[in-house]
Amino acid sequence: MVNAEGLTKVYKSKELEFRALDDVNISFDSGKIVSILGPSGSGKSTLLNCLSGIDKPTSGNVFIDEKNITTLKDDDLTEFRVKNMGFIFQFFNLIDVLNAVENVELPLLVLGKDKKESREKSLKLLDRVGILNKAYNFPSTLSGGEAQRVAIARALISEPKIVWADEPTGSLDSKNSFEIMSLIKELNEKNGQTFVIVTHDIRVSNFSHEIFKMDSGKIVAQELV
Ligand SMILES: Nc1ncnc2c1ncn2[C@@H]1O[C@H](COP(=O)(O)OP(=O)(O)OP(=O)(O)O)[C@@H](O)[C@H]1O
Repeated sequence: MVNAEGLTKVYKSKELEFRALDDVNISFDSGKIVSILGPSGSGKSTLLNCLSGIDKPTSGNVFIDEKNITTLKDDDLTEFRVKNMGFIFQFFNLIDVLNAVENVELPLLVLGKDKKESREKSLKLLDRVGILNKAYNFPSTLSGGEAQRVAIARALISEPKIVWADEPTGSLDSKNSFEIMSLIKELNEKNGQTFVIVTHDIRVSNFSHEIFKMDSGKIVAQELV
């Protein structure tokens, strides 16, 4: 379960203060697909970054399975993230000089896992996300939909409990968006992983179990689908 209380994020520049998150309380169960919807600038990415420990809130606490991640030291937080979380971004964030399978296996190698086993596991996962035939392609030779499948495989390779996705379909056409969301739904159903997806695309939220709507740094509505 993810539970955040009183999350506030204030950006300060010179004399100006901007409240990107304003006393947000949010909670959702594990194993769900959760969408965070809202207009540009409403604080969606800031919320995702604070919930996932990428960013520190100005005040408030985030509990993941009852562990308060806001009070963890940087090294402990990094370790917690590597072991328990995967990330998917709008522009895929693949490493250009590594091919698809090398991108996918990288998190395992960072964790010191066996090279041969890591390669086998990565190839299996590329097969599962439907692009084993592109395993040795470099990112520049992949279509947007293919690159996002590689990024999803990379996010899932260390079997994280939670996958955070910031506009995962934001740079894809509607056919590829639908396919990527169908894949996320299938993976969620088979593995029981929690997916938290920031989007401003209402069609993406149709794949969710729960939708939170944001406006001006606050959660203004919550719907169970
Ligand atoms: N580092 C920063 N310094 C100052 N202001 C920031 C910073 N990061 C974000 N903001 C502001 O906080 C607000 C929320 O930003 P955020 O990126 O969370 O919105 P969003 O809902 O994800 O928007 P979008 O859909 O356009 O990505 C915006 O007004 C943004 O300008």
